[in-house]
Amino acid sequence: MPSTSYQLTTPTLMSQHKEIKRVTTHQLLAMKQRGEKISMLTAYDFSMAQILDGAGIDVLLVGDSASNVMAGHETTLPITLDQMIYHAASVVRAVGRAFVVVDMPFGSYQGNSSEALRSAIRIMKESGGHGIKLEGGAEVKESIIRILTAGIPVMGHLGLTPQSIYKFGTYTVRAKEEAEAQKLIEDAKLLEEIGCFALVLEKIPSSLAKQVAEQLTIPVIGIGAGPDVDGQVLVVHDMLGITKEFKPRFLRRYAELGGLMHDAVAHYINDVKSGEFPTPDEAY
Ligand SMILES: Nc1nc(=O)c2c([nH]1)NC[C@@H]1CN(c3ccc(C(=O)N[C@@H](CCC(=O)O)C(=O)O)cc3)CN21
Ligand SMILES: CC(C)C(=O)C(=O)O
Ligand SMILES: [Mg+2]
Repeated sequence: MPSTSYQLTTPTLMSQHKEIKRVTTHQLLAMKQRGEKISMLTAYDFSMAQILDGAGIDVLLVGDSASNVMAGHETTLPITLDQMIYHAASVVRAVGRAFVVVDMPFGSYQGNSSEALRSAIRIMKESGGHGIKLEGGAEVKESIIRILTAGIPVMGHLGLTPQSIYKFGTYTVRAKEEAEAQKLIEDAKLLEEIGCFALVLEKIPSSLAKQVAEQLTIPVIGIGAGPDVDGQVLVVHDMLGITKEFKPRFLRRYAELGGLMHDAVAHYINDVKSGEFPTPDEAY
């Protein structure tokens, strides 16, 4: 493992004489080893990423959930590679400390491993992200190997994999049956073996997630996978209370920003209509 002196520092923060080290895959592994939980949230734009990075988030995921949250699509399937790169580049420009992972969108890696590598390289080159995430286990083994061979860190994603929603038909909890649980454990071991630096487990029983986290050396990040994993991830608009209808059991809302934003905007509208905004102090 490299010593900490190899770790990157960020020019903007250095110029303020505060050398803040960027989170690395090695640090994430070390966090698991010493039992320090990893915090991860999604981000899709500059302003939000600046706030999350400033608060000290360890990992930012430019999730393909941007398809739902940013674009209003029903599923994650429509978002394109170009659109993911646009979101990712915006996030990267805001970040000084967090490790930025970019979701590979549906259709950008499933075809064959050459296409997968090409897509991953575009993400790294055009967005400046630090790693990629893609959904699936044994099915995408060759693609992951090609991407890793190019020196690109890969995060796996098992359990509820939203890009294959039409194969399952529902967003219900995954791997409740023994056969599916066994396949998930095997896939998780495979992902570690081929060299993924971490793994997301989405909406599976806590007991299964615990088993996987115990059996793997790499960090396991849960969403709806219970407390016995190495870190947690949520969609930031969900935990801030901005998304309206998304209320699965695993979601904790840390604020009700949607309501606050509604009230602020209603107040503004009222002031504009009544002429109370702007005052002479707010004019030239
Ligand atoms: N806003 C948002 N948050 C997310 O966490 C998220 C997205 N979008 N888009 C992509 C995927 C889809 N994810 C999902 C989608 C649905 C449930 C879910 O539990 N849905 C229902 C239950 C459905 C069922 O049981 O059949 C729910 O209780 O809300 C969980 C994760 C997670 N991701
Ligand atoms: C829910 C997380 C893990 C994700 O993949 C996304 O936001 O796209
Ligand atoms: Mg995703």
